[in-house]
Amino acid sequence: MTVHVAVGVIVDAGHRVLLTRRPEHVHQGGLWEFPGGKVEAGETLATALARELQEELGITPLRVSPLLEISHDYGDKHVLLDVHMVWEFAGEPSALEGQPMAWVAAEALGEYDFPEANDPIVDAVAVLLHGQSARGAVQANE
Ligand SMILES: Nc1nc2c([nH]c(=O)n2[C@H]2C[C@H](O)[C@@H](COP(=O)(O)OP(=O)(O)OP(=O)(O)O)O2)c(=O)[nH]1
Ligand SMILES: [Mg+2]
Repeated sequence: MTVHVAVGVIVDAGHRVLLTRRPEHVHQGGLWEFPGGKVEAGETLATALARELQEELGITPLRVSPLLEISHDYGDKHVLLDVHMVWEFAGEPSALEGQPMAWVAAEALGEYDFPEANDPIVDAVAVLLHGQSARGAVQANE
């Protein structure tokens, strides 16, 4: 069974992105993530994203654009991550579920530990906001 997940890459005016850390005891626990959660029955992706960002951070997404979709099999669980950039939002994000939270510059994303499925997100965000991969630049002469 596939778990459909709405994921938001929240960007501030300084082009930093918002990360939260998953609790230790849950799937992929202890790792950093982009806020979001499961799409519930009958919800659209946009509704699910807005609900999750409200529940986890107390913000309302205002300007959203699709980034990518990732299908990933963890062995114990198959996820479909539907990832959207959130360029504008109403409210001030705060960690409503007590989770650690950090605003991180695009070029520093490589220093954080994410679930395996997130590698393409981290790369795409770094290229979009910073113009190069967060996981190391490739030498042109290699
Ligand atoms: N939100 C989020 N989930 C991710 C990311 N990367 C990744 O592999 N996942 C996986 C972990 C989980 O298996 C799934 C998200 O499910 P979840 O259990 O956190 O969903 P939820 O927020 O609705 O939580 P809950 O109400 O069920 O407790 O997606 C990511 O960057 N952000
Ligand atoms: Mg969640």
